[in-house]
Amino acid sequence: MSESLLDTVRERTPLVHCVTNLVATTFSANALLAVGASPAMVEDAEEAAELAAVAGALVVNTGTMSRPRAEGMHAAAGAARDAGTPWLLDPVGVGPLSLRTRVASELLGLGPTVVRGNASEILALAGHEGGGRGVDATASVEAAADAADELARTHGTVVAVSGVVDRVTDGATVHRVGGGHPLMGRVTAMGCALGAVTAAFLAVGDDVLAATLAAHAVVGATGAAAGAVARGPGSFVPAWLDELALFDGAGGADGAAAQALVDPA
Ligand SMILES: Nc1ncnc2c1ncn2[C@@H]1O[C@H](COP(=O)(O)OP(=O)(O)OP(=O)(O)O)[C@@H](O)[C@H]1O
Ligand SMILES: Cc1ncsc1CCO
Ligand SMILES: [Mg+2]
Repeated sequence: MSESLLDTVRERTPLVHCVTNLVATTFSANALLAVGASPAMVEDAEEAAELAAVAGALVVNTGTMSRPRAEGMHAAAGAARDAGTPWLLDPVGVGPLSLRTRVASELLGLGPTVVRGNASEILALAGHEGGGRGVDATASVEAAADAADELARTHGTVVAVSGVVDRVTDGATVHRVGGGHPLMGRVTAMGCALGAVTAAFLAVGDDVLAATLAAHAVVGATGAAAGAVARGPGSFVPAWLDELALFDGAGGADGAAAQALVDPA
């Protein structure tokens, strides 16, 4: 599953349009290039609507909110919906901050293909207590399980909650993805990069749940591999980009390792 979709990403180099935050921009673009996709960070409303209509997939990430960026998010998400472009909402920091919480709730109404966030963000987006105080989670993945399932069912979307073990649901079926490394929580915008990689898989896979799971498994496997060789957060970043780029495809040992992270016994 994961290995063949990764091969397809590399064959097709899908254009992934990101309306993302100031912190995540370069890292997400590098993660997309490493995995084999083609990134474009475009946020002006006029341009974002043009690009979202022709891109392979779109990411909308609320990490550094501003009113002009919010306009770009609405324009991009609306154009993606109209054109049938798959799109992923990453509601960074939603809960404690008002503008992004309003905007994310409006964006949810535009029908994201996938919603991906940490536990506090997913709790807040679903209107539950337990939201964080900034962009990092203060709740556990399992504490957000009901909120994630409810969001998925109400909005007909796949919801992926990241943490030590990621949880992916379409509201009916739940999968967990292990792997990763504690250093991933000490590098900024790691979740944003996971969202970008997930969008690359959405661009080439018709099965949303399978594509989301495959992307999480590849990030889990490459994160574990990078964590094993990194000395700390600084060397983790280049090690992870290298692991993503060098990850073998169909039939390889890396692909099998990623597969083994999904729903381990
Ligand atoms: N302690 C950990 N052990 C294993 N994997 C982890 C750990 N912490 C984070 N990860 C992994 O790191 C990735 C990002 O998850 P995280 O929950 O940290 O995202 P986030 O809070 O949205 O990040 P950001 O908002 O900074 O981009 C996921 O693939 C997750 O599985
Ligand atoms: C640190 C930070 N602040 C706003 S967005 C962001 C990146 C992690 O989401
Ligand atoms: Mg996040």
